[in-house]
Amino acid sequence: MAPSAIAPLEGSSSSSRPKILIPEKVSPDGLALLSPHFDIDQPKGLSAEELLSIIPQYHGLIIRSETKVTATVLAAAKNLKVVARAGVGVDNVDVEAATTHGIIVVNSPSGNIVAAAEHTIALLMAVARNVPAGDRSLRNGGWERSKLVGTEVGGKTLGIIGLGKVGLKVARMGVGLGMKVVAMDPYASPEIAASANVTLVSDLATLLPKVDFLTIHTPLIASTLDLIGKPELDTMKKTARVLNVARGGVYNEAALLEAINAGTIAGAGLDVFTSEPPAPGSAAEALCRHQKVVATPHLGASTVEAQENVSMDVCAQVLIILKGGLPTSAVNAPLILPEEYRKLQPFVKLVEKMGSLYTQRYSGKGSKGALGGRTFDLVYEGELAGISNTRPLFAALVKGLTSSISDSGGRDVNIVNARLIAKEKGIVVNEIHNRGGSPRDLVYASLVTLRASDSGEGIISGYVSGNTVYISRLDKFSASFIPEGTLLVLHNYDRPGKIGGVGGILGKHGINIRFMNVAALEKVEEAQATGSDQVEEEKEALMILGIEGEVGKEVEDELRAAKGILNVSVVKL
Ligand SMILES: NC(=O)C1=CN([C@@H]2O[C@H](COP(=O)(O)OP(=O)(O)OC[C@H]3O[C@@H](n4cnc5c(N)ncnc54)[C@H](O)[C@@H]3O)[C@@H](O)[C@H]2O)C=CC1
Ligand SMILES: O=C(O)C(=O)COP(=O)(O)O
Repeated sequence: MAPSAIAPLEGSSSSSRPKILIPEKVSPDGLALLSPHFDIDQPKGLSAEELLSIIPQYHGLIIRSETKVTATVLAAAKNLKVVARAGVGVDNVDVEAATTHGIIVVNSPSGNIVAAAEHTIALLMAVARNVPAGDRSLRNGGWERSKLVGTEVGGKTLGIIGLGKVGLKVARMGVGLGMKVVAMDPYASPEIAASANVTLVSDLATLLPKVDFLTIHTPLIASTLDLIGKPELDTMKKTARVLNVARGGVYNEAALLEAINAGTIAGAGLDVFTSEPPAPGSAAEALCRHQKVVATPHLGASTVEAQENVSMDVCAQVLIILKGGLPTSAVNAPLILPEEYRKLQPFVKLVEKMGSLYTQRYSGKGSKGALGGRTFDLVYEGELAGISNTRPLFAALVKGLTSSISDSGGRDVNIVNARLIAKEKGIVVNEIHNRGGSPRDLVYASLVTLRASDSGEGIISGYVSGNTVYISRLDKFSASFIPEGTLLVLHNYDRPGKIGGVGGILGKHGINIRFMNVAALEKVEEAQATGSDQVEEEKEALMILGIEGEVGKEVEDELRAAKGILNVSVVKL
């Protein structure tokens, strides 16, 4: 199909709204979340070349197992923020390339696992009892009973490789069918295995000779490609049957075909293949047609319920990501526990604002002013100090620090590529979890402080109350303001009449004041400044004004020239 023939979803317009491409069948349940905000295109039968030519216009891409999201596609995807896999396996996405380009890859880690486990059991029973062969025979007018004698599964041994989400469900169902379940998974929890009545063994050599049925539930990765080939099949019982509802390639298809033909493996139930549909003349195609094989066209996740689940899961994440938030199931970022996620979300906003405030207030001042090559401390105190996975806060800081100095306004910085961008810009961030007791003046549940660790200049602290973020310290002053909109920060001597003078200048230029906060010296600094052995200095203060309207150079100069004003900065947050 020609790219120009791609029809927009009904109701969408050719507006400037962000665009989402969905080249595969995805349940409409989740799409309803997206259509009010984005233009959605759902072309059918898109070729690899067509995908490559149209991908630059899209901000989101939602796929299942058929679309190959290669490094070339990702390199061309200039506007893409997210690849959402409406399912589990991401072996059709070059996740590493996505990471390099700062594109978030999300999936639905558990939306279809019941469907996949049930399909495994469907194939197990179908293979054990010759259900498809009996059906075929009857349709053709036959009544073959003695030829199609099956085998019971009760009392038999089910071997599982990969005791993850699907594997564990299959294990429980197997136990329910009266099977003995033995599993091999180097990363599985022995406690969870024991609680599901599964015997864990440490290697394939121990597992394979025992099993009557073997099923694999690992992802397809380098270490699981051809996991079961000729040497492994040779160690299995002649009566054993194998199942694959994971990925084509975890069994070597040629070796499996040979073993079934030789009668050293009794049969197979296969849902997935190295090429889908199987390439003409391939071992996969021969397996699909084999009378000892029951084959389905990658139906593991194809239930109404699973498709609703995965669609809702990934569309919700696409919405969050395209609106600037954090996803719950990013594949190319470490998992954040849901309770951590809830706690972190408002702090993500706070830290981004602090970073942006920092750059606008301090960058370009003196030899240490430039951002590149600087080292920062990001200090977490209170409850936040107990959260170890603060990667979103790190990303938010890099985004905030770079937002006012990059063409993209920091929009290209995300949880996935923040480290890379920080490295490129020579920014070093030390995250410090200050767990030692109640910090000075910590009246908030959590306090975050950003300071330049390589110079005395620049310190900002902030906290969150409800969902509102506040700055509680700026320079050596104890403040209290919401970092939002255009702010005028005036450093001045704390003399009477200052406020009126500044208000007069702004009023003259038609600039409205939304709020004003006068920040006094922090207590410790003040005590030092007025220490008995020191000459009393004139007290300084910061005036933070939230304003409406543009502050031009003329206004800035006038404010700067006013008596008692030490410096003026305008920040946009
Ligand atoms: N046919 C279909 O329609 C569907 C297929 N799947 C596939 O099922 C597979 C498993 O999915 P989940 O259970 O959700 O994944 P999961 O990540 O929860 O579990 C995978 C398990 O494999 C284990 N593993 C990794 N390498 C291993 C190795 N070399 N030897 C033994 N164990 C190893 C891991 O420790 C983990 O416990 C995926 O490949 C997924 O794509 C999932 C849903 C539907
Ligand atoms: O979720 C998975 O890993 C699957 O294999 C399901 O694939 P599908 O979305 O049905 O193309």
